[in-house]
Amino acid sequence: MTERISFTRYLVEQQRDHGRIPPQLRLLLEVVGRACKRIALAVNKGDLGDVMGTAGSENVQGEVQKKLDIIANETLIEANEWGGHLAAMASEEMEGIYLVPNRYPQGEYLLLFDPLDGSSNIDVNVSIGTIFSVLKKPEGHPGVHESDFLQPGHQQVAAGYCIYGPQTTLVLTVGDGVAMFTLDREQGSFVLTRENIRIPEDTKEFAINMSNMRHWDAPVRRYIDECLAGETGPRGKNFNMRWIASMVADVHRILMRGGIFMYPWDQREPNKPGKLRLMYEANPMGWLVEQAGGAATNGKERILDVQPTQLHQRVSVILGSKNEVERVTRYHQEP
Ligand SMILES: O=P(O)(O)OC[C@H]1O[C@](O)(COP(=O)(O)O)[C@@H](O)[C@@H]1O
Ligand SMILES: [Mg+2]
Ligand SMILES: [Mg+2]
Repeated sequence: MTERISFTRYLVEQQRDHGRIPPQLRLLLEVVGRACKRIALAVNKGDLGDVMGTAGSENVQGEVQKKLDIIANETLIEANEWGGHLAAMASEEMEGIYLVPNRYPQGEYLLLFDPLDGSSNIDVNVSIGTIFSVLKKPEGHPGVHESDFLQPGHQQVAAGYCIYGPQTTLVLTVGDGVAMFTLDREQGSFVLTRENIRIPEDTKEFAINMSNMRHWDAPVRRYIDECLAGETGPRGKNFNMRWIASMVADVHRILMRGGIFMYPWDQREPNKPGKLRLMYEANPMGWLVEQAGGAATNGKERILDVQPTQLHQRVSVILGSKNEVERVTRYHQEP
């Protein structure tokens, strides 16, 4: 029988044997993993628990909050404020940053998260997830300010997500490839099930919300038109389409078998760069995809190089199989 490596042991080995992560970061990631297990339990209760439906409130971005958005947010805050060894947190569901109270151990890391991604899928029993990103607090001043969070994605020290689907799977990078852990419910622990995940450079599968087609910009329309033209078109091959409407689930599929995911700028809200959030969605997913050999851009530049100016900043997202992402990015640069 092959040896089972738990998430905790994997992290200990990354710290002790490979020196890849400092002890505080290891503890932080363990706590995030524990919080995800608790969120998974809440998700699984469905109609048997008080977890479905809307909460009757709106988040800072004016979106209706689901009960699970709030439960997941509180679970991550509670777990990390006393056990996470961090300085502060920021969440898609909270307007400002959350400082770890003085009575709890203080640390040097900043944790950012989309506590529940794919909210529209909660009530219909389709895969949803938690996305997280870890940054180091800049040195040189006491306390933590919102501006400390405004670091480009290439400065992340860890990133990952947990998908609550047919299996509950935690996916992590600390900058040395992508590892995947499946939750063993009988043991109550995440077990390492895949390492060094690689995204094929080419693909015949795209993911985009086609209902927005009439609002897209010319380069995105050109790319999708060419895919739709199939074998007899300029690409000379047939493409398949998938759109789960949970970024975690769409990105998970791409990590497993390749593909391209796009949520581009469109004319519905021309003043917003895109729908997805740079700090909680695009940066962690962009880094995971790059670490698996894929690419992630906003059509103009690498997502990880975008300099954030606001915590809740939006961004256009094109990520996945390298050659396809490069093609769409090139279309944005051609006249
Ligand atoms: O419903 P749309 O416009 O297709 O948007 C789907 C996208 O919105 C999101 O659900 C946004 O995430 P939240 O659920 O965290 O707000 C993404 O996960 C997904 O890719
Ligand atoms: Mg989301
Ligand atoms: Mg969310």
